[in-house]
Amino acid sequence: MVERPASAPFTQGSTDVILDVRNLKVDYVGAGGSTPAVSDVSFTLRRGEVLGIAGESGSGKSTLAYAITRLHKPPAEISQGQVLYTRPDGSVVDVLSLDEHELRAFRWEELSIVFQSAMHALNPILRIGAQIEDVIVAHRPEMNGQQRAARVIELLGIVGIPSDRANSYPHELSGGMRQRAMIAVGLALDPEIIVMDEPTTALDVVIQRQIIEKIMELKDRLGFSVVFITHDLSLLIELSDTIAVMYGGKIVEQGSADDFYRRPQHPYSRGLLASFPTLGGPKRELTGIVGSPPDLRKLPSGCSFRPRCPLAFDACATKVPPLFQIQGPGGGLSQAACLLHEKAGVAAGGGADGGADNSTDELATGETR
Ligand SMILES: Nc1ncnc2c1ncn2[C@@H]1O[C@H](COP(=O)(O)OP(=O)(O)OP(=O)(O)O)[C@@H](O)[C@H]1O
Repeated sequence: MVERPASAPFTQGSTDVILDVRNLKVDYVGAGGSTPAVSDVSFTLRRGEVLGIAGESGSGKSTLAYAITRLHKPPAEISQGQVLYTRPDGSVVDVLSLDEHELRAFRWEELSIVFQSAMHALNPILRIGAQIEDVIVAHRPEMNGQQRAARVIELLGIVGIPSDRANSYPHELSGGMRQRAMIAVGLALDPEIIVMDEPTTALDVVIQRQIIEKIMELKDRLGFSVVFITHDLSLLIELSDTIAVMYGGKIVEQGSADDFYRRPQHPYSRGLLASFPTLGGPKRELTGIVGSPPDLRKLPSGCSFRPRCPLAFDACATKVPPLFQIQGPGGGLSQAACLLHEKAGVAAGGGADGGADNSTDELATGETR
C-alpha cells in the first residue's frame, strides 16, 4: 500500500501557510486533576497541502482536531497557544479569539471537519439532502430553494452519490455512502481547509480506498487543504505531503512524507511504520512496538517514549528532548524529538535557520547503545 508519489520537499517558513498552530496546549480538567492531552504542539499547513497526523490511540490526535476547530467541550480546555488562519486575501484570523458568531461563520465556510463516524455525526431522522441543505440555509440566506436544491444535487454528484439518494435517511445508506455524505456536508460551502479525523476507519479496505481516492481527486479539483488524522501510518504516507507523528500529546517527528518514508527519524515513528503492512513494498515481518502508550497523567521522566524505546540510553531518563532539526534523505528539513539527534542537531525554534544531516547510525541501522 505504501507507495510514495513524488511531492514537494518539506520547507519551513513558507509564505503560503494557511494554518499556523503555535504551542497549543489542551488539558482535560477534572476534580481529580488535569490530563495534558495536547502539549506544546506547533505545526503549519500550507495551501493545497495534505498534512497527515499519526499516532497510536490516546496520543491526542482527536483532541488536537477538536481544539483547532474550537469544537472542544469541557472538560477540555485550551490553556496555551495560538491557531492562526490566513484567508485567501492574506488577512489573518486568530481562531482562538473568535466570538461565537464569528466562529459559526469560520466553521463550514473557511474550515470544515469530517469525523470518524458518519452514523453519529449525521442526524438519523433527517434525509441526507435536507442535512446538506441545512448548512446552506444557515450560511447562504441569499440562495432560494431552487438554487439550494441544485447545489445539493451538485454536491452529491461531487462525492459520487446518485441524486435520488438525497431523499434517503442515513440508516438507508451504506457506511461508505454515509461517509461520502459527510464529506458532501463538509464541502457545502467550499471551505479552504478540511480536517478529517479517521474518516475511513470504520469502512472496509475497498471502500476506504474509494473514499481516499475521492478525497484526493476533490482536493486537486477544488484546491482545499487537508489535515488528515489517522493511526494508519501507511495510509498517511501515501496521501500526505507532510507528516506529523504524535506521542503522549506531543509531536515527536514532522517532515515531508517522502523523507519520512525513506528514513523515519524518531524510534517511535520507526516502530509505528513497522506495525503496518505495505502492499506495494517487499514483504517484511511486522514487529510493532512493545508496551503501551503512556498514561498522560503520569508521564515518565525525560523522554516519554523511553520505556518502550529500543534505543534509549541514560540521558533519555532525565532530559526531555526538544524537536531537533534534521536534514532528511531527500534534502528537506525534518524535526525529531530524540536525543540521538542532539549531537549534530539544532533545536527547532532555537533561532537556527538550517539543520544538520544528523541521522544517527543507530537510527539508520537499528543498533542499540
Ligand atoms: N473527556 C475526557 N476527559 C478526560 N480525558 C480525556 C477525555 N477525552 C480524552 N481524554 C484523554 O485525552 C487523551 C487523548 O485522547 P484523544 O482522543 O485525543 O487521542 P487520539 O489520539 O485521538 O486517540 P483515538 O485514536 O483513540 O481517538 C487520552 O489519554 C484520553 O484518555
